[in-house]
Amino acid sequence: MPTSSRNWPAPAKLNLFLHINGRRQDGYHELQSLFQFVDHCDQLHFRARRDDGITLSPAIDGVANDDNLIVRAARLLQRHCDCPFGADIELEKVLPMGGGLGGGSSNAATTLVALNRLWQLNLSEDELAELGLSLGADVPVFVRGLAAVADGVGEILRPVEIDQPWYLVVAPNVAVSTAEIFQAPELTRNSPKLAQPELRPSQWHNDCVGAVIQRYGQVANALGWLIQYAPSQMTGTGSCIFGTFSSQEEALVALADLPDEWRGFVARGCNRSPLLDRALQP
Ligand SMILES: C[C@@](CO)(OP(=O)(O)O)[C@H](O)COP(=O)(O)OP(=O)(O)OC[C@H]1O[C@@H](n2ccc(N)nc2=O)[C@H](O)[C@@H]1O
Ligand SMILES: Nc1ncnc2c1ncn2[C@@H]1O[C@H](COP(=O)(O)OP(=O)(O)O)[C@@H](O)[C@H]1O
Repeated sequence: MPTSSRNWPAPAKLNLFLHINGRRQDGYHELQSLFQFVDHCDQLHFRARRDDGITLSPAIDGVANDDNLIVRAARLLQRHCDCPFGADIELEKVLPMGGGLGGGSSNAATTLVALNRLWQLNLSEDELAELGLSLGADVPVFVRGLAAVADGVGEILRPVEIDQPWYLVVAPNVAVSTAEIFQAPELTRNSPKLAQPELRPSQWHNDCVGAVIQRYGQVANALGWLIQYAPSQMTGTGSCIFGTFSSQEEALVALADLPDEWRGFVARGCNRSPLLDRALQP
């Protein structure tokens, strides 16, 4: 067994649209969404252990390692496969957390894919995606690594080829509670299911944005600022927003003006996740 495997990317995702189509018996919402990756990534490094210990360093401030989706993904895979090995995992975190960029879900997916390789478990992509779903609705799309229209609660995925523009992603200094937004009484919950929505950018919208900007003034302010530079939308249930640009230069010009109170980065949209390219290497 190889002892280590380094430089596994865990990219962010954007929800180019998020339409709420209904509410299920279990309280969860039926969604339609378009996921695309960006080439802005956390990095993970793995070293195999001969005992079954799982360590993660550095820990994320405010998240106990036992709750960290990386450790939870590693333990889940270990249990599922009766794997006797463990891993020391190193995390270089650059993605803003709790902002709808899916960093935690992406970290979990990268952990499943990398440890499946390092521990030589030979699980299929379908098995990894199914395991991932038990960790979070957004984990399967990161495991599969292709831009996709999602249905259901995000688990039914249909890969699509769409434009790969440049984005300026802005993280307002606030964390939005996904549960709180889905409970908002005024939420639109009856957007129609669209056939081939990837072909109809004029109909892309985010049904959560109204409830978020009403409750989180920072998101409203950030959107008001970004929209001066480019068509802009919120990802997931926020708080991050993104402007869509046809060139990197234009996106960087806007980034240079970003007010100090917010963080931001410029990244390229990718229909193929950087994780898939890494998985082709040894
Ligand atoms: C809606 C998305 C789109 O990407 O939002 P972001 O988290 O990315 O912002 C995700 O699918 C979110 O997935 P995830 O973040 O895993 O959500 P969970 O932890 O499973 O759900 C948090 C809470 O949101 C509500 N929830 C979530 C997903 C859904 N389809 N319907 C819901 O009603 C539920 O009340 C749930 O208890
Ligand atoms: N490895 C991880 N990276 C980021 N967040 C994590 C991780 N493990 C657990 N979490 C928890 O998951 C929450 C959601 O994180 P994240 O996936 O980055 O945002 P979102 O779901 O809004 O896109 C964080 O606020 C944090 O408490």
